[in-house]
Amino acid sequence: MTTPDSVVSIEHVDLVRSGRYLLSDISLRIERGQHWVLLGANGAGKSTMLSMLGAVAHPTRGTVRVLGHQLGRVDMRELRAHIGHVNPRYRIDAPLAVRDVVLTGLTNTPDFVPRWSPSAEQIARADELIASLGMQKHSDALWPNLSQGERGRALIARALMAEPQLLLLDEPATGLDLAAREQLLTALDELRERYPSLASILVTHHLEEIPTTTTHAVLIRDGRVIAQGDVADVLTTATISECFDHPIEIHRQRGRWIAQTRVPEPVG
Ligand SMILES: Nc1ncnc2c1ncn2[C@@H]1O[C@H](COP(=O)(O)OP(=O)(O)OP(=O)(O)O)[C@@H](O)[C@H]1O
Repeated sequence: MTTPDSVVSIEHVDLVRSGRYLLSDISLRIERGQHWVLLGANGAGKSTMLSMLGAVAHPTRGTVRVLGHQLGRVDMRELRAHIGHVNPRYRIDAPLAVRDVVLTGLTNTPDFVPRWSPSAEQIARADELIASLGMQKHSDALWPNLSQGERGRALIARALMAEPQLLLLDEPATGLDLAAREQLLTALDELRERYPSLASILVTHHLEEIPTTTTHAVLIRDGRVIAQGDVADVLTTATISECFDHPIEIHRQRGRWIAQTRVPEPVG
């Protein structure tokens, strides 16, 4: 597969299902080394957008190019092998050890494929990824015994096993306690430094869950982009209030974001 300059290029895309516009006139370009956050209220179209970027859904109109390949003209299964998709709701029922779960990222299956066994090099890479996500203590732990935060980090290592150029993170901090969320965000920041050409898109509703290494943001409301670009320009009190249709005041502290309801100034 060629390495194009743009990891994602979307031009004037509509996505219509059951006669309804889930995405309208979306244009977006993501380059290597960029880390985007995709923000929007419930039902805004975030998962729909992610399924298009993950080569799961086709647009109804317009063009989507992912890793240089136009959706509709490429084997979607083959393309998906080059995209790391982290969904904390992904089910793994087999009682595999963490290292084995990470290794299943090579086959993108919820269990070991019969008659397949990883090479010594692949096992070493799994261990390196596990360590880079701060999970080395848990390499031999069984999946059912892991906490949700540990599973989240292991799933990121699993997604990276196939050396993707694009990493999609679908609400990776959902359900994590404060310490687990902070560990996850630190692990993501470290990962991005370690793999400088990786591009990523993280979906969230919560500004507190945006890693400090985020470079760009795109805000969607009712399937339309209302703002996109450099994260510092896009995340403002005005744009976030519009995006969530609620008066929200935001602040940035040491690279992280805080959001709260904007209290009107007392009159007089
Ligand atoms: N196949 C479909 N046919 C019709 N409507 C759909 C279909 N799939 C999703 N929708 C609707 O499209 C809208 C966008 O859904 P999507 O899951 O992308 O939103 P979201 O921003 O990810 O929301 P959330 O934050 O709640 O997960 C929702 O109103 C949803 O009900």
